[in-house]
Amino acid sequence: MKKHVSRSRVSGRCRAPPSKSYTHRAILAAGYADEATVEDPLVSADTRATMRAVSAFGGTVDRSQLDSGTLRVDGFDGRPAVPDDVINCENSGTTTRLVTAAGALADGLTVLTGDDSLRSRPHGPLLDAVRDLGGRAESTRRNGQAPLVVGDSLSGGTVSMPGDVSSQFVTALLMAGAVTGEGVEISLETELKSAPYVDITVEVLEAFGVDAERTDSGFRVAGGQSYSPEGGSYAVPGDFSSISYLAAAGAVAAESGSEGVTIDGAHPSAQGDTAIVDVLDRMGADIDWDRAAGELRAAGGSLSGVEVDVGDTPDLLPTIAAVGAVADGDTRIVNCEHVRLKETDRVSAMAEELRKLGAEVTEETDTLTIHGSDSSLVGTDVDGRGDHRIAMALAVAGLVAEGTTTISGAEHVDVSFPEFWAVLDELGANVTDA
Ligand SMILES: O=C(O)C1=C[C@@H](OP(=O)(O)O)[C@@H](O)[C@H](O)C1
Ligand SMILES: C=C(OP(=O)(O)O)C(=O)O
Repeated sequence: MKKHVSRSRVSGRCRAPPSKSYTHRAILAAGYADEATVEDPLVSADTRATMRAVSAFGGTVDRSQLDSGTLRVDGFDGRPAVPDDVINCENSGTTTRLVTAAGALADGLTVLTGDDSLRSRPHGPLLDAVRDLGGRAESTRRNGQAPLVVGDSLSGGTVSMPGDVSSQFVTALLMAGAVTGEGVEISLETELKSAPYVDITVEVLEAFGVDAERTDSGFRVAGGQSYSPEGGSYAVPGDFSSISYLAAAGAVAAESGSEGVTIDGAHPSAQGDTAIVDVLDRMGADIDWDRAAGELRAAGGSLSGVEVDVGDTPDLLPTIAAVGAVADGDTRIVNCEHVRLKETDRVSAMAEELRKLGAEVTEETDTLTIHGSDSSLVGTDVDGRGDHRIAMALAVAGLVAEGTTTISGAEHVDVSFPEFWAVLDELGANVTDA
């Protein structure tokens, strides 16, 4: 599906969708529990994959009260059953990694697969770790990529692994490790990238009554723990990666004389992507975050380039690159090599697609520099690369580009922000089906 985005001005109030990262963890934690409800979950393609996995392991995910924002899960109580069928994780790396470790607990084998993008992403270090912890884990093509076969009762222990491929490997082992006999201690061989995502995990585990902690060399979770959220339910906060597109839209295209874009549901949490507030502020946007009210307002200013380290916040790269193309001077996005391991190589994707719109961009292995200027971008056909974040970031650029920008693969926003196009339209953007 293609969308046309024409140069437009935006203003008004909207609501952040619930966090994808918190929702995945809450649904799986509820699966590890006897029973739990998840309040205000994100219902999207990726989180549906995690729901399917919980069902495949013998849990029951009751969606009948989703209209009132409640997902009821009867869990598998720490003992995942051997699934009747292959688990299709579709486009979701988080599901694949977290379910790999869960499946390794079962007394039998679980097979995981996904779409073309997912089947090209790396899982090797997680498979090695599962084997070191007493389970079985194989890539059918022996290249560390899905399809994966895991199982044979992971028992726990101590493991050493790299931290610079995906933090989701740590999350997966902490969540599964809590219900093993021995617990899991992870020693990291390299610096941990995307570290705030493990903070999110530790926060969710704590809310489900599970203790996990940072150590000098990595993380540790004791075995023999049970998952049980206080009061029986867990509430998901708003998603700051999704908020980044709305705030960026306000920063680059706010109606002049208006308050800009106000986003509700922007409560503080462990999400590293709250860094978008600081980045836009440093670039010169008129931005104001009322943390207590959970309200973020973003309007335009005279934007200029800055340097941003995305080691902790890989999912912000497309948004920052799009705003950088509109700002004056260089925006240098550094420490971004791990951003190449997502749904697509997002460093190359943003370099190539922004160039189509007329931006000057320099791509290096670990750095993306957008040489912004006040000379305008010009709308043309761009490719969302089957990647939700690339499509949404290009829409932000499309608000400013002269004429019309036509974005292919627009349907992929369903992965994390199904209402994205409708919200943009409600804010006054000129968005139409192509
Ligand atoms: O754990 C999570 O919820 C996520 C961790 C990050 O991935 P990596 O840890 O692979 O960088 C992030 O990019 C992804 O969108 C969500
Ligand atoms: C990389 C992402 O998610 P995942 O790793 O779950 O596919 C993302 O949402 O940007």
